[in-house]
Amino acid sequence: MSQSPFTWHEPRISAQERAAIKGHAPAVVWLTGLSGSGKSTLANALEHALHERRCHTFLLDGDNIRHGLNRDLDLSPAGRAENIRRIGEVCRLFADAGLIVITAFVSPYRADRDRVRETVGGGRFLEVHVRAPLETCEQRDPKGLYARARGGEIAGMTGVDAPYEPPAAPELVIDTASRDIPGCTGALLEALAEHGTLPARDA
Ligand SMILES: Nc1ncnc2c1ncn2[C@@H]1O[C@H](COP(=O)(O)OS(=O)(=O)O)[C@@H](OP(=O)(O)O)[C@H]1O
Ligand SMILES: Nc1ncnc2c1ncn2[C@@H]1O[C@H](COP(=O)(O)OP(=O)(O)O)[C@@H](O)[C@H]1O
Repeated sequence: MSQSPFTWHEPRISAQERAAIKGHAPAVVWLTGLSGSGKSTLANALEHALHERRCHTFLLDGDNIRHGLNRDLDLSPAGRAENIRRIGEVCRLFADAGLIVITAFVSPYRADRDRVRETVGGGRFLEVHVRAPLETCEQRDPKGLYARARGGEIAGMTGVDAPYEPPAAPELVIDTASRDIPGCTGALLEALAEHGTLPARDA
């Protein structure tokens, strides 16, 4: 492979210095799970709770990113891998800026998520499996996608005719079928406090 023509420039202000002027540590809270498992709902609830605690947050949501940054990508395994790779790079930039990033992507492949953990680095990545049985997700079907997939209108629907690989060692598993939204949000806040992202009093 030929040598890159680009030179890496180290900024004068480091990521640590940027983080030091905030009341919390930077982190990437990576919510993964089936469509309808509750990722977007919990991402919004968590961002709201953190915002109330005066944390500097940013929310990256699958559907929204696919309208802009990643509008050129499909839902094939290669399209999903590139989707998650780019989002991982964006997460790293936001974490280097000192923010708590919350993401809501199906991200069905373990290898893609592991690559993001490596990209973000520095112990700043918290993988959260937002878990609900497929039957529950299908009953919720907030976008009508499962009905369309069962009707043969959508191919490659995760959980139906495309795989979901659950995390092997996530920082947190949240069962949204057996716990209500405030309970799930509380568990996320506790995990952030335990991880050292938030001062313990803020959980
Ligand atoms: N075939 C298929 N499989 C899964 N999901 C589908 C599919 N087609 C469209 N959608 C909608 O697209 C959202 C998934 O986009 P993501 O960027 O999160 O997917 S991925 O992480 O790259 O796998 C996903 O968002 P959520 O419902 O919020 O999970 C769906 O709304
Ligand atoms: N404990 C819970 N956590 C999150 N969502 C829940 C919970 N219980 C019920 N729901 C409902 O399930 C649906 C999940 O939809 P959504 O958040 O869009 O999922 P996803 O982003 O994973 O596709 C919402 O209608 C939400 O109100």
